[in-house]
Formats: sequence, structure tokens, C-alpha cells
Amino acid sequence: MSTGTSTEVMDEKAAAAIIAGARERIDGLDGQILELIKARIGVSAEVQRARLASGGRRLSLNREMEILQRYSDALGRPGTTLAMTLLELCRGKV
Ligand SMILES: C=C(O[C@@H]1C=C(C(=O)O)C=C[C@H]1O)C(=O)O
Repeated sequence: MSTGTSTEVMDEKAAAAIIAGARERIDGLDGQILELIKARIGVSAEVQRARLASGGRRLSLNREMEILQRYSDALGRPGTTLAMTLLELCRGKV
């Protein structure tokens, strides 16, 4: 996957301004990502509770496979690692 970097030449001040602005946007995006992860943990717990309360198993391997496939299709191998980390956050280690 490309990181979108280019080799354009520029002076240090211009680069510093771009970096500062971009880092602010990255911090904003990371804040949103963290909030989304916390929301995902809550929704996942809701599903797990409902399944347990109705006599089912807490975890669903088929559903986890769908999620791993989706992240892998979108982001390749690191996507699989990311999905595994998300699943661990949402249902604990298995
Ligand atoms: C939330 C669910 O329960 C568990 C947690 C999952 C998740 O966090 O995505 C996926 C599968 C299950 O192991 C579900 O089945 O959808």
C-alpha cells in the first residue's frame, strides 16, 4: 500500500508548517479512531451479552472470519493484524 509520500524539494520552514498542520489532523483522526474503537467495544459487548443470555456461546468464529477477511481485503496482511487486535479488545484473548 502506498503511503502517498513524494520527493518534492522545499525549505525547512515550509516543511515544518506542513508537518505541524498534518500532525494536528493526525491527532484529530487518532482521537476519532479511539472513540470509534471504544464504541465498537460497547456494541460488541451488547451482542455477546445477548447471545449468552439466550443460551448461546459468547463468541462466533464464523463472524470473526468475516471480519478478518474484510480487513484483509481492505488493508492486506496488516489489516488482518489490526482486525485481530480489534477482536481482542472487543472479546478478550481466546
Ligand atoms: C460481536 C459479536 O461477538 C463476538 C465479537 C465479535 C466482534 O467484536 O466483532 C465478533 C464475533 C464474536 O466472537 C458478534 O458475533 O457479532
